[in-house]
Amino acid sequence: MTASNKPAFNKADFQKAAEELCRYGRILYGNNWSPATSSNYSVRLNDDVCALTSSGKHKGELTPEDILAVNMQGEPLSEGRPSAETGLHTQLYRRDHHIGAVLHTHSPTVVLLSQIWKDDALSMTGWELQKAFAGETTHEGTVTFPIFPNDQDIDRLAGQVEQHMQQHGQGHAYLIRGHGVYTWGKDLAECYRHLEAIEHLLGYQLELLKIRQP
Ligand SMILES: CSC[C@@H](O)[C@@H](O)C(=O)COP(=O)(O)O
Ligand SMILES: [Zn+2]
Repeated sequence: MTASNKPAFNKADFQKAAEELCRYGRILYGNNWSPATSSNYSVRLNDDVCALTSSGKHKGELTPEDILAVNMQGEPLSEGRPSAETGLHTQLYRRDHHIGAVLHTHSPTVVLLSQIWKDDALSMTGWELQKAFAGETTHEGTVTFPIFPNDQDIDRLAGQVEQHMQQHGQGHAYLIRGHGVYTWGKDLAECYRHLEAIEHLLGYQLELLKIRQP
């Protein structure tokens, strides 16, 4: 089933984005952040269309045929089954036209920490690597990652994320408990930098929990 609302997009842009998503898939799988077909990745093509991974693909072995164009309502513009979590990508693209790429991954650090962290947000202050996030200029600031309960109803989860962002600001990333992380950036390079920073910052936090264990 393809979309009734079929906005146009540039085919060369799509091809370039598809190849880049495959390249990042190999990197993210190689980092052990996208095991067992988990994760989904996307790039904005224009106001109305993004390129996004198909559902259920091995992320270390993506080919451009595994990438679909979808409209910002999450409907595919060609044959194929888009990611089951498409709605979490399009929620971000709809709310902020500066967002050019979204990465969702399932690394052990993110999944473990999100599972054991009791609060519904994780804030970090005093770490130089906070400056890896666009717009953060000092370790003296605070970066906060909300943690949402996992939910198989993606429309409902996307609604909760949107509501939270309207009340508390967009931030740089959010966690889904026992599941993974979503982060975004103006392009894939910036988005990947954010993801690397999250991995390291959350890794510090996980180590601190071990050290401080009574
Ligand atoms: C293989 S378990 C992970 C999935 O349930 C999901 O969370 C995920 O990240 C990938 O879903 P997908 O539909 O392939 O984009
Ligand atoms: Zn997932």
